[in-house]
Amino acid sequence: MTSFQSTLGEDEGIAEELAKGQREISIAEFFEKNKHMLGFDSGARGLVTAVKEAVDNALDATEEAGIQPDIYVEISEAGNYYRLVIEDNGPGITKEQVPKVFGKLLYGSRFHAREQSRGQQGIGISAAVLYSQLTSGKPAKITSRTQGSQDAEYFELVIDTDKNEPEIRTAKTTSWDRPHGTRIEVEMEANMRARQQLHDYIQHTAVVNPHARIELREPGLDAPMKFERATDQLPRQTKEIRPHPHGVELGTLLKMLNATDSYSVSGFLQEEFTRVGAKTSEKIVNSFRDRHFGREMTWKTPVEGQHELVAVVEDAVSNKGQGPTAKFAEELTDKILGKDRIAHEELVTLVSNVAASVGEETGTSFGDTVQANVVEAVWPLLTDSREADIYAIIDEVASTQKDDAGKSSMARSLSTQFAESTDEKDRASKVDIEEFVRWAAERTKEREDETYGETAQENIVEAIWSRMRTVSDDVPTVRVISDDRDIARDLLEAMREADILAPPTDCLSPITPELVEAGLKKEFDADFYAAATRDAEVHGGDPFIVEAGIAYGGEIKAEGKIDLLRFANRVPLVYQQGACAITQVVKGIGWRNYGLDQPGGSGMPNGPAVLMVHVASTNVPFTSESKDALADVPAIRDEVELAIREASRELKSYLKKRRSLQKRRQKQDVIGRILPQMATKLAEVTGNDQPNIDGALARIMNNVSVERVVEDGTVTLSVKNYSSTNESPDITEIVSAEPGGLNGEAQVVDLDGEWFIKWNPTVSSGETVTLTYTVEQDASFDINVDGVETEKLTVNV
Ligand SMILES: Nc1ncnc2c1ncn2[C@@H]1O[C@H](COP(=O)(O)OP(=O)(O)OP(=O)(O)O)[C@@H](O)[C@H]1O
Repeated sequence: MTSFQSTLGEDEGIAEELAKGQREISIAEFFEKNKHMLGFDSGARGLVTAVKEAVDNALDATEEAGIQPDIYVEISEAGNYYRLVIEDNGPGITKEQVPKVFGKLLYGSRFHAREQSRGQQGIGISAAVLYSQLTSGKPAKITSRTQGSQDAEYFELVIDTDKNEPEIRTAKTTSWDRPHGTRIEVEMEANMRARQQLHDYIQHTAVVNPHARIELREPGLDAPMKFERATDQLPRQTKEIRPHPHGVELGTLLKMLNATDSYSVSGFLQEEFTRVGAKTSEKIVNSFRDRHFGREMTWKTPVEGQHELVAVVEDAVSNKGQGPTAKFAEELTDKILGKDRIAHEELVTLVSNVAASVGEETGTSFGDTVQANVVEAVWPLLTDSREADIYAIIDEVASTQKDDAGKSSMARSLSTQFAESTDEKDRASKVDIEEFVRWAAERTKEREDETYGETAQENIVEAIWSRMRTVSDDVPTVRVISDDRDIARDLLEAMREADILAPPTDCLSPITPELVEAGLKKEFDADFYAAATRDAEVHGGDPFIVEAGIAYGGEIKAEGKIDLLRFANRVPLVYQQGACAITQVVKGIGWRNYGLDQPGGSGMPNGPAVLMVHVASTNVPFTSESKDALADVPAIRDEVELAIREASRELKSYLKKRRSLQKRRQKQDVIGRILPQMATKLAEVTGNDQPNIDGALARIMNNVSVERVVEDGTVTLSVKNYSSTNESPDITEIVSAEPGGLNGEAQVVDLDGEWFIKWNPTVSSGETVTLTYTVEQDASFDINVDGVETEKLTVNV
């Protein structure tokens, strides 16, 4: 004992002294200290978080009720505080529930539900209420009207921070012009420094919830920001699923074992988990059996041991008469030697079967005691050559470089382990076998200086384990397992190890690529959009889907980094971009391959692009309760990368094409400038007339050229295709006089004294198509050609 310890022991008052400082911590104190964890670390941020919590709830509630969300957010100055009002047209909250929802932390409907929803913990809105009451001292004012009811219920309440219970200040029935919905009003100490984040949150919410209408009013806005819906389609209704065996932790498993009505493990597994039917449950139960009881080793039966075996059996059977005993011994010996390998339990079964059949035949009873004696006498004989048996197994799996002495040493050590460390039935768990092999390898290194490394050891473990048999003992019941963490751990390991179908995905509701594009188009005026939705995958038993979308060019700002919009279950993640796994993935992609500028070849790329990534899951792994950043889960990271790459591949081909058209335009500009100069020069030098350069540009550039010639009232349009592919230009000629004598398949429309003639000829590569018509009087012409990119078109009219 050190002198310090002895001093402690002598002073009787220390524990009491410490106890004086120990007391229950109230919710308010906890919240004060951990505000940052819930996203209320400053006045600026607190306002954004409160809006976010209320809007997320409003979206969850409306969607769940199949209502198209109509959400109103208003921030106004109220003396020293800011007043925040959020209204939704959701199903409302019943009179009984309102106080708990807003006046009790950790009260919610979603914590235990395995279903995609924005809310998860039942903290969000009550934390906003608590923040408001701690900073302004004012109660939260809640109005809620449920669908079908005449009146609304109005409450003013605060949270009793010692008890974590609502304290109702006012409760009354009132009228409200909304037919149903919820209105929340809170006042808090705040400022508008995070205005940009607030706007981002609302705008990005509109991007991924194109079915919602949202309106924001705040003091800095001249006019309210209104986000109209882009679709009437509500997100797919999700279904709740039971937990997946790969996803539960030991604590949860113990709770489930305590709560279930099932008696057997098999019933429990099939009843309480998704994707477990009779077959899967049998697989899990067998693997649980292997862990709990161990397997029994099968040993090679002797090739020539018939006489000895018969003699031993006869010896073990007493007082049954010579005839029946001999018959019993012979039959049993035949059955044993008929097998290649045998385990203890199989021997017991053989003895029992032979006792029954020979007993019946000879009218002699070979009872339990005789059977037990026989098993006891025969088993040592069957395990007599363990060493040779194990040698053969090692010889089969060890590499050819291993020498004989090493293999013999391994076999010797392992057979000793079986003889000394297992019970009389040669039962051992896989962990035991690993330990046996590790020990044997150590001894072999010492004795023979031969190394059996990790792989060699694993191969031997597998070879032995595959020769061992699962026993038929009954596994413990649910009741027994629920009281014993060690047994429960065996079951959990068996569940995790089993091959089980991935969980169903109807608990998820991805946005879909069409609506990701629609959402981006609605909010960003760009030249190009692409989106991708991946198939569902699983992380820790929870299914998830990743989607990515990209908008490029147009009005998107070209300077600086691209904009990354991160979403989890349709909620924008506004803070902690740097700490988010999504950001890390984006930075790790080589964007130059996709046509974006990326200084140094890594990090956030530059350019006029908005990249959005949405992760939907029944359990989104966040880095903290404030739900700002995704934790780094490898399965999710991989899918995020694949989704981004899928959407960006389209960007790559778009940019490639755009670049080649740009180059073409530059080249065309240069040639267009040089050609007439060359023609003039040529004429000067040769003294001839200037050569005709009409059509030369189109020829050089491999363009489609359209020329118009008017002669004696006949108009001829020559469409020449110098490109290497067939082209089908849409040609519209607008003429101020009525046309006649049209050739080709033309459509004519008369619009107030202007005639629109439309052709859509197909012109093969290298060919010319001639379109003609007549006009009887002087006319003016105008032409419009579509269906061929501008850069590949020369119009000479
Ligand atoms: N506007 C609303 N309309 C209808 N029900 C609501 C509304 N707001 C909250 N609720 C109900 O109150 C519960 C508690 O909401 P709260 O914001 O505290 O937690 P949550 O949304 O479940 O989880 P989180 O803490 O992750 O936000 C919700 O689960 C929901 O059942």
